[in-house]
Amino acid sequence: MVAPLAHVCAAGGSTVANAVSAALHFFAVAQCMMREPWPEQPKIMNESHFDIIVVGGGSAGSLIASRLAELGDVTVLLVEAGPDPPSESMVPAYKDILKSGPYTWNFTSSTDGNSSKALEGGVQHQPRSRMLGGRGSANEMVYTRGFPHDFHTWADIAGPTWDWNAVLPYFKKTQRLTDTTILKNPVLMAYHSVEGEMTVSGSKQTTKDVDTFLNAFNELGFPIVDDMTYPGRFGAGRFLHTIRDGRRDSTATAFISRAGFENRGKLFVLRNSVVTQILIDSNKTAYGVKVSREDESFIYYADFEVVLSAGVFNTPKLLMLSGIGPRNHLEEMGIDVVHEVPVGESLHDQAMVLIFLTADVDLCTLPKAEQHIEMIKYMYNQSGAFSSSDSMGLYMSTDKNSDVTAPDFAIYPVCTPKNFGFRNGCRSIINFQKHICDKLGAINEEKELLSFAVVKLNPVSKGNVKLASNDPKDNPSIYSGTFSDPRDYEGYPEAMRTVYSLVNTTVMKQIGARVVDYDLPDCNGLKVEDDNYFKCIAQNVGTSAWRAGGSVSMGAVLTPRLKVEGMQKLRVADASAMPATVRGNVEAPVIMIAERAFDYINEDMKAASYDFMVYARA
Ligand SMILES: Cc1cc2nc3c(=O)[nH]c(=O)nc-3n(C[C@H](O)[C@H](O)[C@H](O)COP(=O)(O)OP(=O)(O)OC[C@H]3O[C@@H](n4cnc5c(N)ncnc54)[C@H](O)[C@@H]3O)c2cc1C
Repeated sequence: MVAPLAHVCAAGGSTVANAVSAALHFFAVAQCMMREPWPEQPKIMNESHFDIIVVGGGSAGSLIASRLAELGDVTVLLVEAGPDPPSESMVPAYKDILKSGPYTWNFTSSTDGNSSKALEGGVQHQPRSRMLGGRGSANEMVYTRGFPHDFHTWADIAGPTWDWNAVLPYFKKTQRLTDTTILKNPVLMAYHSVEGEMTVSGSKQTTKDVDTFLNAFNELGFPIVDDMTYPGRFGAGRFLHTIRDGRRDSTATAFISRAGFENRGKLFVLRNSVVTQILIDSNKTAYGVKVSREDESFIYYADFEVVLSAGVFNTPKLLMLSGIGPRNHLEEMGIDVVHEVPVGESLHDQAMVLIFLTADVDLCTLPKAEQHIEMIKYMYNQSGAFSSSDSMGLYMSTDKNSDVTAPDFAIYPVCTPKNFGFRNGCRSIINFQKHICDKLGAINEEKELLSFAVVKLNPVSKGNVKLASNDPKDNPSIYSGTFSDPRDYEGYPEAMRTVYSLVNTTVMKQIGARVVDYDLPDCNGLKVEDDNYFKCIAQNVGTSAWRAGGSVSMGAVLTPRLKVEGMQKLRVADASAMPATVRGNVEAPVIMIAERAFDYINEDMKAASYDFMVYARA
């Protein structure tokens, strides 16, 4: 795999003579190897017609547009606001670096002053990607689906087509599993597939930190499981990841670059182009989009329908900018009301509460000193520590009923090597107040930091997404709703106590692990480890676990076939459509929604005996 790409890229540097420039050449070639064969930026004339326009080339949009193009007859325009992903997004070990900066929308969300008080201004950071592949080009690649229980709830809200047995084939459709342990186990394999386009791989090697965490959880009585997606048993284990041959896999790599454009003659992938409005006629029928590119404005027509896949915050924003949303709010923003529906009103997210431990003995797999050599290994043949992710977690239940079939909490440990510059990420990603980052940063200069994110998987709090103004350039105003329903504190004391108990396990005692005290004024008077103490910590440091969904949800705004209720030729397929949270990460459920959306569009085209436009590529 390496040789042909290296060959293609080497052309510019073959006269290199001395050792230094040979080394530079090596890195240039390696850098080139990481490049994906993204399609050319198409030149599309103003007022061009397409059968279908998909807005947003993220986890959902890239898949939908590509599947439609596979049909052969459909002319599809995929409009993405951002550029192609940078090479570094392909490197699994760099999963954390694109949480801020030019490839993100830099969304922030507010709270009601009740929670997240240890964050600067109470503001939560909500990094969402602005590039082909969307957040799938920069997320942590953890592959989970949620539990059957979650989809029973979806079915209660959106109908039986969203129940577990009905959605499982759609999860499997995209998946190409390569994990050897699961492949050998027929019980686990009943839930997996090896035939899809996106690679889902297991952890390649055991690592000191993950082994230690697994042993510690096991000592506390939690079982170790081989497959964290298996709905029949939960406990502690390594996650599956969307990694293929040492590189990130995403719907953009699997469906746009790797699919090859010889089979995608009628798919046009337009980047660096922002949709600013959906065009709607007097019969409430969508017929195209307005696009802004390099300060010019374009209109493109969709003869069959417009599909919105702009993500959980931008999809509701675009609907509202186009006059679809809550009447009072639209009027307040000076926008003519086209259709009144509760867009933006049922946002759900999960809260994470971080607990930090430090230790006397180093545990992290990749100490800073070894990183350079690992980087060279990676650039040479995409092997070594940079080529995989060893993230793991614990699913647990705080419900003591013996018939519990799904977890209600997760704990995600991460090891930060000594002197890793924790202070910067603490400010730019988590947005903790300066004094907290100074304290944690000072510890990290001397020692490793072991962080444990404690996440309630089935919260009931709701937030909302509104417009900040009627200017498409402004980010939406996001209220996360963290702990707005006090029932969401339930279970936190027990789950947090589990992390505190880790320091008493044999393996953690051996490294001298201890909890770092946040020293929060609100909690200092409370008895450490009492329920109220833990709730106080959760209230102060709780922030988004980056699992938002439901801002344009089925049941509230969308039909079970993902169409905007009361509108024609307008569909939504992305995280916004999720009617309730799932117990785990959300990209696989979003991709499942996208697979379903494709089927619905295809069925609707057939039912309408739709005459495809005849498009001749110039
Ligand atoms: C920090 C972080 C880590 C995560 N880690 C994981 C993980 O490990 N595993 C997991 O399963 N999930 C993870 N997630 C969640 C998951 O990646 C997202 O939920 C999922 O990618 C959302 O897919 P989407 O299609 O709804 O939106 P996105 O992938 O965000 O795609 C939306 C796309 O639309 C584009 N767009 C927006 N507005 C416009 C417009 N007006 N015009 C044109 N284009 C537009 C955007 O640029 C973007 O490319 C993580 C999320 C975050 C924030």
